[in-house]
Amino acid sequence: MIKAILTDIEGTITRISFVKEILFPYAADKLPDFVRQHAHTTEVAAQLDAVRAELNAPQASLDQVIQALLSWIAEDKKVTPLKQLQGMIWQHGYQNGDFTGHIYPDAHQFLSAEHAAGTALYVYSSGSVQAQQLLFAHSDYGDMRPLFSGYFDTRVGAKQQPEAYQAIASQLSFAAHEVLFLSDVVAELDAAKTAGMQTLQLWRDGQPRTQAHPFIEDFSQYDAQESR
Ligand SMILES: CSCCC(=O)C(=O)COP(=O)(O)O
Ligand SMILES: [Mg+2]
Repeated sequence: MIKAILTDIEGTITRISFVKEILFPYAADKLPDFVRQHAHTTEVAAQLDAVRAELNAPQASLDQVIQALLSWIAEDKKVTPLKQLQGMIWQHGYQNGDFTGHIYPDAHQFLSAEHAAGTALYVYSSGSVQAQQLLFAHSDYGDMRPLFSGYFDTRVGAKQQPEAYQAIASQLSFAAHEVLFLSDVVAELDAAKTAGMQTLQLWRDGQPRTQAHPFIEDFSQYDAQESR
């Protein structure tokens, strides 16, 4: 029986092109000025130090740090300080109304129905918790944050490592086997399954498919009766 759902964002409930063609270019465009203007603040300075640690270059200049961050965006590297900085940068975009958070219509309907049925909903994304909350606060369907009971990002671990899912399960008041993890990425589903969670792959956005996990093409195919 499923008591809680842990969902990925990009490729699962949100279109990949929204992240790759809107959010990432916006962050790349604004990042150099944002970092230079905020480098002295505690919050940003901590992330810049984390970038230097990741580069194993404690003396790296601000320009070198910025170049590293831009190349990580281009390569879609899920490096925690980059993801934290992106969240801070996207805040301005959402608040200015430059974009709203894309949510598939079937995902909005599914999440609303599961919440109404009493299933606890959690999010686990490589995007920072701040970025997740911004997307839901400024979603195409208005503020969706009341649907969610908690948020996890790469600070709990990488999404392809079973230990991350074990850490999440230990923070929830549910056994791992009572949690259903939703994702479009096979390696993430494999890791969640190893940690004892139930899994369901979303087959959309042209992502590689497997039959090693149950799958649906969109949430209209989700069988709520079977899981309750
Ligand atoms: C929280 S919206 C931005 C998503 C993001 O930055 C990202 O890297 C997507 O990762 P996900 O784990 O949601 O596939
Ligand atoms: Mg995904």
